[in-house]
Amino acid sequence: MFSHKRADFGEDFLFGAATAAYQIEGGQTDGRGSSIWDTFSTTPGNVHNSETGKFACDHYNRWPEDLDLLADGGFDAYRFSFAWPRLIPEGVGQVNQKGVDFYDRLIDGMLERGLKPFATLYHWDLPSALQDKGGWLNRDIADWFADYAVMVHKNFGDRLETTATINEPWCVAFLSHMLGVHAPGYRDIRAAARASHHVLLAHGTAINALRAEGGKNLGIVCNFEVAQGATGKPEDMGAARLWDGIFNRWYLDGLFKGKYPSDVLAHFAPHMPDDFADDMAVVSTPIDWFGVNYYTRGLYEHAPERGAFPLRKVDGPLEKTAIGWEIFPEGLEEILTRISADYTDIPLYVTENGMAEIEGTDDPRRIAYYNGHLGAVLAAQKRGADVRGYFGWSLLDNYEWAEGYDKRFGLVHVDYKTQKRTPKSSYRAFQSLLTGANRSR
Ligand SMILES: N#[N+]C[C@@H]1[C@@H](O)[C@H](O)[C@@H](O)[C@@H]2O[C@H]12
Repeated sequence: MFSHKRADFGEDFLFGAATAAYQIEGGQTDGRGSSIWDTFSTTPGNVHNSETGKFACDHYNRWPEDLDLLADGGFDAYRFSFAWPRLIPEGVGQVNQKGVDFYDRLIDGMLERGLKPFATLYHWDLPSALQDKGGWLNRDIADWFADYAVMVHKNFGDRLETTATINEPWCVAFLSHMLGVHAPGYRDIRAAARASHHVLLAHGTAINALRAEGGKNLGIVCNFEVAQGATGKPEDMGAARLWDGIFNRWYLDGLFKGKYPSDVLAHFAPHMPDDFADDMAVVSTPIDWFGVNYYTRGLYEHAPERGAFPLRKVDGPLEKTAIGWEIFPEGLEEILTRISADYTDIPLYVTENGMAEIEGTDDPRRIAYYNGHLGAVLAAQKRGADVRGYFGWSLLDNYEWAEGYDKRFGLVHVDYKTQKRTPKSSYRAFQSLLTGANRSR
């Protein structure tokens, strides 16, 4: 079990678990439109075993059972995402009432079980119809996204505890347009530069639109990695600094300082949208809270042959998870205290943290992972970071994007053949921390 007590985190501290629509819902029916992940995953070579989210965890039908698992575990909150194509199948225009009905039932189900709804508007499943118009490369996406955000607010806003605009803008932009690992699978610096700006412009435009509708408790969720030099050589330390700029400071500086870091802009500048600097006031529109996703650190070395960004990640010596990420809880303390000291004093939530294993329901390594990172939260709080909550990734084993279903992040095991849910020992550890008991309904 964990070596912490719930009271250590503060009386109002929230514990939750997180998921995302495409990774768990399935339910490609009832008027849901196509998303870029439907097309990307069915394109050979993009996803392990060409696995798709067509059925996933069948959460579209099994959501009551999943909400019961959250309630039984003693969790206070549930971080979930709306599927844009389920609500507005073409991305703009006609609303799908069956999609509205689904999320009405889901959110009411959370409230009936005493679970605070922490919503994410966009967790990567862009409507294909918008991709057909250029997707994140088209500046108009800022208005498309803001209109979608207002639609969600008008239908559900009165019941949401918090609303995040975008989940992990680095993944939406750089991972998906520079590295090609995620949908839509571009490998193009011009596409990456434009998406890296438009994703933050869309965030700020939506925040302003939501404020105009009386929206409250608005934020964004960014992912962070502690970037360290593979050696102490200046060129390797420089490579780590550049990656810190690409992964961390592009978003922190853009969102909280209203300017992009010059070291990254030096590479992106020739490809940025015209007059992007005029957008920075919108990009840095004030928000109410900030979500921090953290998993690991990275070691980087100088790699002059690598073109636009002359760096390479190297294998580190620390114990690794099944997805190959080093286990480095100190990094979470570092990130939280850095954001709090250098960028903002608004409340922070750890909106994702967790680890992948391959299989099984007895997961002592995951218990140790969570215990270490919960300790990092406590350490960051002691150093002045206003951390208000922590969400384990993920409630369920689920569709791990380009990794398919093998990499299991769940507190609850899912047998994808039968859709049977089985709480893991890590779920029991949270249940014990949060309720003092090990039980299930
Ligand atoms: N990989 N990995 C696990 C996890 C992914 O499943 C989430 O959808 C993302 O928000 C974030 O990348 C983290």
